[in-house]
Amino acid sequence: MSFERDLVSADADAEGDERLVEAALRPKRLEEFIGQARVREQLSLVLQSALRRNRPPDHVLMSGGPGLGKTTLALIIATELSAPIRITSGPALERAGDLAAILSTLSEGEVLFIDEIHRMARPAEEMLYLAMEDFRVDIVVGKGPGATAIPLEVAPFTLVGATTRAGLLPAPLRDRFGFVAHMDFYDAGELERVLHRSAALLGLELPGDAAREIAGRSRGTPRIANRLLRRVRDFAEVRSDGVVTRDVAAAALNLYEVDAEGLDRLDRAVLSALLGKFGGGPVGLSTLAVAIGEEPETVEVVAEPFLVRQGLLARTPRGRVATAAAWVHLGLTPPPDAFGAQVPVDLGDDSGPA
Ligand SMILES: Nc1ncnc2c1ncn2[C@@H]1O[C@H](COP(=O)(O)OP(=O)(O)OP(=O)(O)O)[C@@H](O)[C@H]1O
Repeated sequence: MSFERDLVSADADAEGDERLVEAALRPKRLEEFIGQARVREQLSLVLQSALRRNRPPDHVLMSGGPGLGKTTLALIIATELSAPIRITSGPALERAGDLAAILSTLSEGEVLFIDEIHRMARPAEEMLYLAMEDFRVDIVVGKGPGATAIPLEVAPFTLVGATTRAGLLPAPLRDRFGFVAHMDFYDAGELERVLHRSAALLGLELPGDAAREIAGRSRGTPRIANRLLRRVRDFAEVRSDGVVTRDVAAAALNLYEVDAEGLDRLDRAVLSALLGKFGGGPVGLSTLAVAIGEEPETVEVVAEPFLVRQGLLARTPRGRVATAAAWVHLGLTPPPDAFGAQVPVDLGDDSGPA
């Protein structure tokens, strides 16, 4: 703990290196990991039983939105197993050879973490099937009719895959994971605990009501909670002698355009375009993304899950639709036929009790 604090204050904080701070704030053991109670319990069983059998555990797939703790959990798995970890990502595995180079140098029991596993190229993916199942790969040498496959043994390892888009994973790959963890958004109480833990590591005093204010605007996501905490700390240092109060937290977050429900600039851009340019929808994802100058994947993965969860946007077969609550959120009057509006039922004049 004190090592972590030293690390945070002496190196990362002084340099203002956000990524270093983020890494230093990661919980290191499963028992420190806040929330996701079911995933934690299930994973703990998988790991304990593997340790008892002295065998690498089944391959683990984690799905869930950005910043919910997938990388953190992958690192924790390796720590709990006292195993080394190799980290790569789907986009880095363009050719089968990229993956073969990693697989052939794994040591027994090593954890291989592939982030964004849904973005791996097909040849690498096919090589991974065999490696996951039989701990071997076939290296193809030569081309055309003269090509030969040389089998290569791979040391038994545990693959930990992370994806924000589980639906894009081909079934043969998904089926080869022995344990699939679905990471959910965190509730306000869990985010408050994340914030208190991070504040302690940053040496920052954080009153309960200030933590509540920040948690309420963190979109159910620990990474965002930690980021907002750092912005509140900056604001407090410059404008209020380093003292964080609920009012200071609210003023800081207003300044950074994070509203009381946690919507940020991207969320509001999506809603404003939906209402202002498309009359509330329905509109297709790519059209909506073009209208705000973003990639469709950013809108779909970063903004939409939160907006849907807040009841501000609906995904319908005909496209994205703003709900009545979205109109209200942006200070507008929803049209009577807005999605989710309470349409009064016209019972006519003779509508007495039957
Ligand atoms: N359960 C948790 N308890 C405490 N802190 C957490 C927890 N989950 C995540 N965090 C914090 O949130 C930050 C982001 O987590 P992490 O990088 O693991 O998310 P991720 O799901 O891998 O995101 P991405 O998909 O964008 O890579 C970490 O720095 C960590 O400090």
